[in-house]
Amino acid sequence: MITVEKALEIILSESQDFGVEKIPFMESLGRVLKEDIGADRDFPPFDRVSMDGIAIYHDTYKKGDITFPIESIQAAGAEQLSLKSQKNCIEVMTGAMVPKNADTVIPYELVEIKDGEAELATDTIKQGQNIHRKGLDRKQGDLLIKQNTIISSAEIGVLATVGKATVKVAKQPKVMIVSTGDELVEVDKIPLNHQIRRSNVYTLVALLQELKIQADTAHINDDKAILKQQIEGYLLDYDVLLFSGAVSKGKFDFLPEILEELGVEKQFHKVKQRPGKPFWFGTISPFGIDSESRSIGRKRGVVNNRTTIFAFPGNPVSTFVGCLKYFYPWLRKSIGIQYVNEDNANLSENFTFHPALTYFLQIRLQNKNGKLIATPLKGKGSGDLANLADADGFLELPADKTEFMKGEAFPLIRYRPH
Ligand SMILES: Nc1nc2c(c(=O)[nH]1)N[C@H]1C(S)=C(S)[C@@H](COP(=O)(O)OP(=O)(O)OC[C@H]3O[C@@H](n4cnc5c(N)ncnc54)[C@H](O)[C@@H]3O)O[C@H]1N2
Ligand code: MOO
Ligand SMILES: [Mg+2]
Repeated sequence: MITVEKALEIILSESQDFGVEKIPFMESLGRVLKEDIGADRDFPPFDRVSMDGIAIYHDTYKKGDITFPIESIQAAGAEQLSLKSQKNCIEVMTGAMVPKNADTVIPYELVEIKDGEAELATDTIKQGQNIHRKGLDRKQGDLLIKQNTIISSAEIGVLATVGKATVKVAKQPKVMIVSTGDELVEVDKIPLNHQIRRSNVYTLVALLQELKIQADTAHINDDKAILKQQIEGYLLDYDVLLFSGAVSKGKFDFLPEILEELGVEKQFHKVKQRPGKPFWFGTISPFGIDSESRSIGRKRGVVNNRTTIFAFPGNPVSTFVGCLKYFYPWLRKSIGIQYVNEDNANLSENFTFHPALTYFLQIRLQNKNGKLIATPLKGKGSGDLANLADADGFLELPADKTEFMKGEAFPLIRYRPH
């Protein structure tokens, strides 16, 4: 059995580059940008009026004039007008170009307009006021968004303004999520006494949606021949297989032997952790299956000539934390996300855990004076998925300690938005 640290190290060493694709920018939210985005023109692109009012030539005011005949109106979206006489003014709207020969804007609130003339109702006017100068924010060619940024709503606006209707992003792997087990029925069915509804598949689908991956799903009963046949097909068709269940010691826990029979290279089975001890991880190289089959797989849309298999233990909490702790970092490294916010949180009370295993303790989070405080919400073991809805995340308590003291900080895996 290996440690959590070693398991993660092995998984990260198996990360893969899935390449780049071009997509409509409005589909890029949450994806990883794979090009630098530069300013296509100055920001703003012209001297921009920033208050509704009148535009004047400042020297005229300096010489003592306070009444300016109105020549015309400069609207936003209209071509630039020109002040014909230095003694006049032009009414100007926010977002319009500053008219030629004008250099100062006075808001309507500080002028009185009567009989086609604007009279100033202020004596503190600075040359250039209320003009947002061309190129003040950014110059043409400036770097606006760096490659490998995760695209947020803020970046969407910037992409729009520079005219990036399509944008290069990291391609996502093609993922199949498989649940196993005769006891599982569909969500819309009434389970018999000995049955439960399947939930892990949907948890995993949702966790992957948060990473902007639309995974396919399948359910297979505990029948070794069928399992083997189905999985063989999936190995050809997918970059990643995520399993939940059938990896422990039971009479129907067929997955580890099937995967090995199919030529998948086991990287490890069992990790010193709770929950999720029987976690199985493996990869299949291009030569695991004959190359003709692999090229068929590629034609069907597989990105890489290789499949990575995460087989999480079936108990719902094991599957959930396994995906967050192992699949998430693997995916992030694969698609080039450089910055991950690794929070710590402080225990609100003493906690004891005896086995020499890393313990993923469910906790509820509170922010007290800028410090994250984690209150244990242990639950009734890895089958207790209802507890996940009460908790906010997990504290990762190291395997080499038994007593965890109030106030001590430990790494946090959170699953609710900050
Ligand atoms: N003799 C031993 N027994 C068990 C061990 C062990 O080391 N020795 N490990 C225990 C631990 S820890 C875990 S975790 C589970 C792992 O079980 P499997 O991966 O083999 O999963 P299953 O047997 O298929 O199911 C376990 C449990 O989870 C429920 N389950 C499975 N899939 C789903 C799903 N999609 N949605 C909801 N619930 C699911 C299933 O009904 C079982 O109750 O093994 C322990 N046993
Ligand atoms: O390792 Mo298991 O997930 O505790 O029941
Ligand atoms: Mg089992």
